[in-house]
Amino acid sequence: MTDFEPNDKQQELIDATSGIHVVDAGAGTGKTFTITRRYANLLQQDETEPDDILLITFTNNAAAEMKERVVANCDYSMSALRDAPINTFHGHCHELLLRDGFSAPTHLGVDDRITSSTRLLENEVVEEDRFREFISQFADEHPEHHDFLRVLRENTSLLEVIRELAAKGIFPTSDGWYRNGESYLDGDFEAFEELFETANEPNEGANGPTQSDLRDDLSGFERDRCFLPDAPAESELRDNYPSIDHEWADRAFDEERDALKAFVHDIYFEYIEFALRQNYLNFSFLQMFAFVLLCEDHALRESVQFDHVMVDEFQDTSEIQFKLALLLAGTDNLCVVGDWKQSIYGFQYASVDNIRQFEERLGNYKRELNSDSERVAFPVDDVTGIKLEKNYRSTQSILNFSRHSLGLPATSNEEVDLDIEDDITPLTATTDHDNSNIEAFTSDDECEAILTRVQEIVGNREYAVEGEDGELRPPSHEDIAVLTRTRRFGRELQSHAREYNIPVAYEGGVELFGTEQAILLLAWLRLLEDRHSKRGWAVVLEEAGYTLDEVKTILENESYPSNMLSFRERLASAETVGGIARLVFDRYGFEDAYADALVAVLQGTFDSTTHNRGAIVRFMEQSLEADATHDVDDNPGGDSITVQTIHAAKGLEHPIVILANINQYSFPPSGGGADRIRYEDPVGLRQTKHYADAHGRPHIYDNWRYRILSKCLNRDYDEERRLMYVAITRAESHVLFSAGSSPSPLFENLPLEPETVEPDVEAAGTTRTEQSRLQVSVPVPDIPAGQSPHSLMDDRVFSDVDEGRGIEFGNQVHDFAEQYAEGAVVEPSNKDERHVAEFLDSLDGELRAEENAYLPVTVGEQQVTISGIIDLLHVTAERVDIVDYKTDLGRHAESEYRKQLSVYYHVVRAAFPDSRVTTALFYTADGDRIEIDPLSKDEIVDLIDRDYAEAQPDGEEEPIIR
Ligand SMILES: Nc1ncnc2c1ncn2[C@@H]1O[C@H](COP(=O)(O)OP(=O)(O)OP(=O)(O)O)[C@@H](O)[C@H]1O
Repeated sequence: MTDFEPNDKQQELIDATSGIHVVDAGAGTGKTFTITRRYANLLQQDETEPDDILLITFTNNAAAEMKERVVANCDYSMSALRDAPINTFHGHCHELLLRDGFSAPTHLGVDDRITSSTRLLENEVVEEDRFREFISQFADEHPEHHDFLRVLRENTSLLEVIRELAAKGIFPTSDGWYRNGESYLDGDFEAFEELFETANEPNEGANGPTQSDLRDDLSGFERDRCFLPDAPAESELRDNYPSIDHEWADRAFDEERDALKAFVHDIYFEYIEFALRQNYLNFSFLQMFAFVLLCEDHALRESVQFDHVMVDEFQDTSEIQFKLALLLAGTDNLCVVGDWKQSIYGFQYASVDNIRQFEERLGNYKRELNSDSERVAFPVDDVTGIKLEKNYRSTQSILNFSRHSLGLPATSNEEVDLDIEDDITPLTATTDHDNSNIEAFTSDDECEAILTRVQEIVGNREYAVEGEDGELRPPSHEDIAVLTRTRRFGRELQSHAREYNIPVAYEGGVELFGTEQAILLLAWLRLLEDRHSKRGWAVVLEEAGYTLDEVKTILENESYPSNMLSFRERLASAETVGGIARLVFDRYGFEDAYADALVAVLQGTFDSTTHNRGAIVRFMEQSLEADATHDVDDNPGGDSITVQTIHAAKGLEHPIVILANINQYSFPPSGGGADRIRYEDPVGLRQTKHYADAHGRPHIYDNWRYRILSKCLNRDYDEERRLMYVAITRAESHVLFSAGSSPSPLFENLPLEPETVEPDVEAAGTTRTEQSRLQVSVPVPDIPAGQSPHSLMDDRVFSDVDEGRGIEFGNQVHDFAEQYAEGAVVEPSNKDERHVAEFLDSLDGELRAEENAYLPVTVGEQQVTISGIIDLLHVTAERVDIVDYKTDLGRHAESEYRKQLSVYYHVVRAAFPDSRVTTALFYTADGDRIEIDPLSKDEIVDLIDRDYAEAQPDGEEEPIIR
């Protein structure tokens, strides 16, 4: 239960229980709080039951959270609200179809029906696989469409076109297009003409008008292009000055597109049929069928409409979702809540104009839906706007600063847009303090610079944040969130932080199938499919520490290690894909968020049986290739900084935000983009290239019309600016912006003076670990009584290399290794021990564990002995391998270990003068074997010399040994 009272505007919204309301709820204005209070207030009214209120949220998690909050604010229990329609659009449509919509496809002229066993196919990679199968059948059956397929880079891009059309409410029927869908495909010439005129407006020069942006952009029109013969020459196109002739607006827009429309129609319609035949629906089809059902079945629509409809995050709705909300509303009790400045889901077909032009769209959609029958029965011209203006999160300095982000240029061609300020509802802070630091910094090594800044901030009063008691306190790691536009940078930062033992919680999308866990699982699945799979063996053998040459020999002779073959047998008996995955992860000691996420994805994608292992392998390969991302919450717990993408941070708040990687090609990100057949407002369905036989040869020609059209379309970087706005408004107290050596215009145009940071990160933590020390001693009787042996290694580097696993753990692994090497019957009890066992299994020479080593050297006039214990000697006819086990998770103590192994090296060289001697560290945590290049004896002596000198009190001659 919240213990604060709603402010006046919030109360106004809570009390506004009838009529149409559009709520401009700026960042941090308590939108979720207010909606749940409003919902609870509706329930207080005698005649209103939970079933009468449809509350639409953006994600399933948001729906669940909303329910909890409602329960906290009203007399209903969770069980009473369990089936209440608090849902996402997709979820609600799915329920509607399963309950009342089996025949919905018939309204499009599709013979197949939805059944109770029709599955929702959520995984895009799996769907793309199905789509490829569909296209290859389609291509066989439709030679007339081959020229369109030829221009595509990737056939699956047509799936994107289908999703986009479906999000706009454009659906095919057996004999054409549903309702007015075709008009959208044709585009809207008047709307285009406006864009054309804006782009073609002459610019102001010092000596009169200069050429329009459009005329300028069309210079080099023919350069590097191959147009069909009907294209104008550049001189013809640009023969006017300062603008190009208006006739080119018509000539570019006016294009014969019947064949293109027929192609897209057939693909779209037949794919719907294919999906139903294969008994699945995707998210787009759920909404499509729910929409046609609600449009066509009037009695049903009326029976499923609600007295109240509320939509949260309205800025992220698509056009079909706006229309669905209207069809589901039985009365004008419609309330939409959102913030256009936080609309960041354009790539999922969100249309920001749903909220920016709410009233206009509402009228248009009602007219459209009612064109042949009354479907929206309530009046829509009385719309009340409510603005939530009090912000409960950030300081006033941050709120004021956040406004800049919406006018920043995102590319070098754009300019700062000052007019945007007029569209922004000012927010008022409610914080008691305003000590905000708003800073920018750059560095050639951005990750290190960020970590340097993090270390400067933690514990620093200048970056004080508000504690729970409302008082300012120095920040700790968990107060800091690093937000990034792209996932890649966040993951890179995470791995840098690990090297320094800086705790990081990563939240967001991960290319799950590129992780070590997935690669090992895939290798074992390949081996299950094919006992001789080279790709499978190469991965698992390398992981077990075999050298490339050894792997080659094993593969040539098919002499696979017996322990691996028996593990393969165990896997073969597992009954589910989850079971296989768990066995593999246990073998390698993966007990982490990535392993859990993989099991969840595989189990969710494939039903529980393992009969279709081939399909699982293909799925994993395709997911890897497609860089498919899945949400992973990789949180070490405790006092960690958070690293998130901006999308993942939406709706959250952090005391200190570092907005990172504001670099060229990263923010805005480069690449991607639609394929050569695309739908774009307001020009409709277009192709950027044609396959044709002109100039006497078949070729993929550039479409000159599209080239002109595209120069008039707005390049939509507005969403990038909004992403920046979302990131800044997550911050409560301080915001820092960071870039590397090539900052993006979004960074360069910030009204801040960036500082250059020289990276200087310190490894965190100071716990000693179990790592063995090399003892240096002066032989008896020279040791002065009571003095302890001296270590050659610098203890400071061992600080937390094993991230707190401790001496006991290290000793346990070493004990196990000794016993296993000596042939005792011991079972590995953790992944480190499993790595050791596998490693020892892979060796074919004599194993000698825990060998003492003594190296006498002369330091100055003094005879000194350095002693230590060699964990393992592996002796073969021509080689002796020295192996030292390390339980470290980090790697930064390696230079100190080199000293230790160098000593062993010289001892072993003397003992085996005819053999080649190798020295290696074996990191038990991941089974990595790292060869070490030993120091010479003189270098070792130098080290002891230096240590002696450091240990001498001034003027004292006698060597003192610490
Ligand atoms: N009337 C109020 N008095 C005090 N605190 C409030 C009030 N209303 C909301 N809050 C607090 O304000 C913070 C922001 O609320 P909430 O997360 O609901 O905002 P939001 O509008 O959803 O934000 P955003 O859109 O930026 O994600 C929360 O910590 C919430 O508890």
